[in-house]
Amino acid sequence: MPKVLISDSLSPRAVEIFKERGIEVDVKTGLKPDELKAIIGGYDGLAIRSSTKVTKDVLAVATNLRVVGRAGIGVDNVDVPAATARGVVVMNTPFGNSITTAEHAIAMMMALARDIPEANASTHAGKWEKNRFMGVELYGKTLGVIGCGNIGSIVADRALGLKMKVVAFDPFLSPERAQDLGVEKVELDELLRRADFITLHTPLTNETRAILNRDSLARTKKGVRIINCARGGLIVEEDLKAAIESGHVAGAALDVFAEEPAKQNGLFGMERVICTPHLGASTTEAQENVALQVAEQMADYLVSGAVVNALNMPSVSAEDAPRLRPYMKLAEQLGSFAGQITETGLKAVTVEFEGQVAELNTRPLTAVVLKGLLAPLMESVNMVNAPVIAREREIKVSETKRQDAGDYQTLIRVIVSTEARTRTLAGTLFGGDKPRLVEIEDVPIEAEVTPNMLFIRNEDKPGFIGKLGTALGDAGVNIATFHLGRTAAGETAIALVCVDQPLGDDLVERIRALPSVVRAKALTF
Ligand SMILES: NC(=O)C1=CN([C@@H]2O[C@H](COP(=O)(O)OP(=O)(O)OC[C@H]3O[C@@H](n4cnc5c(N)ncnc54)[C@H](O)[C@@H]3O)[C@@H](O)[C@H]2O)C=CC1
Ligand SMILES: O=C(O)CCC(=O)C(=O)O
Repeated sequence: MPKVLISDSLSPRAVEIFKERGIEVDVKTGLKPDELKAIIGGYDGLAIRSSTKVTKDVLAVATNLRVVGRAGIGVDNVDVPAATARGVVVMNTPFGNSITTAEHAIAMMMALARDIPEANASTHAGKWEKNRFMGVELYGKTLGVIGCGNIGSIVADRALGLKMKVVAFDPFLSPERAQDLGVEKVELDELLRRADFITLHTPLTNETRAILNRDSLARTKKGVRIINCARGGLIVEEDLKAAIESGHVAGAALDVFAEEPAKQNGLFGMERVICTPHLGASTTEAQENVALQVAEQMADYLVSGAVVNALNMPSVSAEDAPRLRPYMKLAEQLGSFAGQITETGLKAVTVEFEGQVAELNTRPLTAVVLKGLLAPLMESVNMVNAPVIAREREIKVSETKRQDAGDYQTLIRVIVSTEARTRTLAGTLFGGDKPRLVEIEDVPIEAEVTPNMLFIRNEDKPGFIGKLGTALGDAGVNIATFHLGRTAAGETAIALVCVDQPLGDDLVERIRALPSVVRAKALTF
C-alpha cells in the first residue's frame, strides 16, 4: 500500500481522499529539515504547501519517493531539477487558489489606497484621527500588472470592474488574449512609467528575480503604490525601503518576502507598508480546492499511474493510464533493445506511432523509449529525467503519428540515428497487451522480449544455425526460443535467441568468431 506524508497544514479533506483511495497517510507538520530527512525514506508521496523545503538533500534520502504534490501553485520550495534527476514527479494545483490570491491582491490594493490598516489601528486606539488619513481613488487610475497569467488576469478583470485602466507586461501574453482581457499589453518600461499601482503576478525565475530594484523603481511614476502577492524575491526589499523613505513610492502591500517565514524584515514597522504573512491562498474555499486536487492527483499517480499537472513529466489521464500500460512496456523494450545495440554517440531518435496507439497520448511513450534507450548508456535514468538528459546531450527527439494501420493494427517504431548509422526497431501488442518485436534493422522477425537474449546479425548461409546451437549447447546454455528473420534468401539475416541464463563474454566472443556472423551481442531486459 503506498504511503504519503503530509508535511504542511492541508485541509483534512486531503487525508480523507488518500484513505478513500487506499493510501496510508501520516500528517507531520513543522518538521525541521533533519527531521524530514530522517523519515522521508519511508514514503512514496509527499504533500506540501509552501513551508516544507524539498531540497536536493531531502530528495537524496527519499529513496522510495515517487511524487511531490504541491497544494498550491509556486514550486520554488521544491528543487525540481533534483526531483527530475531522481525520477520524482512534481505536481502542483494551478487554478485552485487563483481567485483567492487575486482577491487578496485587490484587497491589498484597496487597503493601500485608503490606509485601512493604519486607520484601523488608530481608531481602535481611541484616537479618532479623521484628518490624518487621506486616501486616493482607484477609479480612473492605471494598474500595471506584471505577469498576466491565471492570477494576473483575474486581478486585471477585477480592476477593470473598479473602472481602472489596466496595462500588462508579460512577454508570453498574446495580443489576442490581451484584447480579450481588456488590458493594454506594454513593455516593462512603459508600465513602470504609467502605472499608479503595480501588482506582481509572475513566478520567481531567473528573469523575474529582482524585477523591481533600485533602477526599475527609479523609473516608476512618483507616488506609485506596489502590491506583491506573488513571491518575495521579485522585489529587492532594501531598494523598495529606500524608495518609500525618499517619498518616491507612496506605499507597498506585501504578502510575500524574500525570506520566509519573515520574522524580521527591514520593511516591517514602516508606516506606508502593509504586510500579511503569505496569506494569498488562505481562504477556506481555496484550501479545500487545493487539498482535494493535490490528494486526487497524487492518489491517481500512485494508484494508477495517471499524471496531471506535473511540472516535469507529460500528462497521462486516468482513462489513458491503463491503456498505455502495455505500450509502456513495449516502448521501454524497444528503447532498451536499441540502446543495447547502439555503440556510438546518439544523434537523433524518432518514435513513430501507427494505428491504434496513435490515438493515445504518446508523449509518455516517447519518454519511456528514451528511458529504455539511455538506461544501458548511463545510470539513474528514468522516464521523468530521460527527456531532459536527451535535450542536454543534444539528441534530437521527434514523434510522428499515423492513425491508419499498416501490417499491424498497432505499431511503435523506433528509429535511432548515431554518428555511424540509422537503426530501426518496431513492435506491436499481441492480444491487446503482449509486447512483441516485429522488425529489427529492417528485417521482419517476431519475438517476445525475455530477460536474457542473444542478438545476432549474420549472412544467410547454410549451416549457421547448427553451429550456433552447438556453441550454445557446448557452453551448457539452454535455448528457450529461437527466432529468425531475413530480408531475402542469402542476404542479411537476424537471429534472436532467448536463453535461460546470462551469457558470458567468452561465449559471445566465440559466437562472434563463427563463420557468417556479422555481429553478436548479449542483451538483458
Ligand atoms: N501569495 C500567495 O499565497 C500565492 C502566490 N502565488 C504566486 O503567484 C504566481 C503566479 O501564479 P499564476 O498566475 O497562477 O501563474 P501563471 O503561470 O498562470 O502566470 C504567471 C505569468 O507570469 C508570466 N511571466 C513569466 N515570466 C515573466 C517575466 N519575465 N515577465 C513578465 N511576466 C512573466 C507568465 O507568462 C504567466 O503569464 C505563482 O508563481 C506563485 O508564485 C500563487 C498562489 C498563491
Ligand atoms: O500554500 C500557501 O499558503 C501559499 C500558496 C502559494 O504561494 C502558491 O500557491 O504559490
